Amino acid sequence: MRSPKDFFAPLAVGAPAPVREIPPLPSRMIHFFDPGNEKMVAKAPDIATKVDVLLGNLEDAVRADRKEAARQGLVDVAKANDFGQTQLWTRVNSLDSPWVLDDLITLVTEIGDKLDVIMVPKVEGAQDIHYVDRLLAQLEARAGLTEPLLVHAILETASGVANVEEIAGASPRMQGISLGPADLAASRRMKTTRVGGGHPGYLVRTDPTGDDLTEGRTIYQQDLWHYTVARMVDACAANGILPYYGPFGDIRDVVACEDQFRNAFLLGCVGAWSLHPAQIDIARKVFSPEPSDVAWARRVIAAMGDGTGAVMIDGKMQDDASFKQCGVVAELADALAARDPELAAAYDAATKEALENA
Ligand SMILES: CC(C)(COP(=O)(O)OP(=O)(O)OC[C@H]1O[C@@H](n2cnc3c(N)ncnc32)[C@H](O)[C@@H]1OP(=O)(O)O)[C@@H](O)C(=O)NCCC(=O)NCCSC(=O)C[C@H](O)C(=O)O
Ligand SMILES: [Mg+2]
Repeated sequence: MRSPKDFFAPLAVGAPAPVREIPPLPSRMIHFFDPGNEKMVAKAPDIATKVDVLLGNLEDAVRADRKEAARQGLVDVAKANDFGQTQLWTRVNSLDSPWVLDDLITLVTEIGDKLDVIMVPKVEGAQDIHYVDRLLAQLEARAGLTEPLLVHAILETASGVANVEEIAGASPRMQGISLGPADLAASRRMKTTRVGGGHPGYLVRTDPTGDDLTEGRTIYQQDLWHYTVARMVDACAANGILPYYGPFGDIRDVVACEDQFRNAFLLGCVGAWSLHPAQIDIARKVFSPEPSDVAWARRVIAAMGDGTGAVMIDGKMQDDASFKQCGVVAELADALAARDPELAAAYDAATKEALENA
């Protein structure tokens, strides 16, 4: 464990100073593409105009015999394009794999100035982040980078969940954490075979009303991921980093995907992964607050003045705590509006209407 006094010191001579705050950039959808797949690469510049984060995936879903092609493909994509405000991330191979060392060396050396965040899969504890932290510092120093790369961990092992708080606080580079439900299910020996989402067998049933145990008993499907997402959100919030839901593998089921994303949004997540172009708009819709909620938040903030005391608005009590909640929604809306003029107009129109009708 490093001394708290050294926490923000560079880990290699010549490496850039670590950031002190994680920039709250919009990251509603982290769009995965395989940089070794020609069709996906051809679509990347257009997709980059529609997403907050474009992620070149080198890990699972890339065949073992295509790992080098994917790595080189990402280098080529990054060098050939300027994605403007859209962040470019990568997911490297796992730390026990034969590819990760070359992934990190190649990417930092060749395109370290173009990459924003490196997603590290199957993180088990702080030791994994410490390894990547030092190696990145050495590589940044050698490449002459002036901005530090940030690190995003995937929570997808039982050990990772047990150690999520120490992972979240392991380095100033920690940008965020995503839930990886498929690997996590395997690691926990859960008896599911899906990539995220629910399961009809995971349910609660109302009590019987009479002697017949089968009649009139409503069942409610439960969320398999509630505990893990909630724990991840707390670990992230406590350490000033950002939580994300991960993948939803049933691409056709846009309805359940939206539900899963919304559960995560309401619990505190800022985004989710899009695996297919069809999921981009779902994430945009879900992770952008509704104009009516933004209007309400702005109305409460306006009515509460310095944010202390209590007022009544439309029959609902507002005080310091609801003022803070409204601040969360209003701040997110402002950040998204700065990137998305359509959303900015919708938020302003709803606010105007709400204030006029107040
Ligand atoms: C899931 C897919 C394999 C589906 O691909 P495909 O069968 O080609 O779908 P479509 O025919 O509907 O595709 C239509 C066109 O769109 C292009 N396409 C598809 N996906 C993408 C994409 N992500 N980005 C850009 N373009 C995309 C197709 O090429 C088609 O093009 P065209 O023929 O020219 O019209 C595929 O979507 C896919 O591979 N997605 C990414 C999968 C992935 O990254 N998986 C890893 C993340 S999830 C994970 O790792 C689990 C997690 O770690 C955990 O443990 O939980
Ligand atoms: Mg995984």
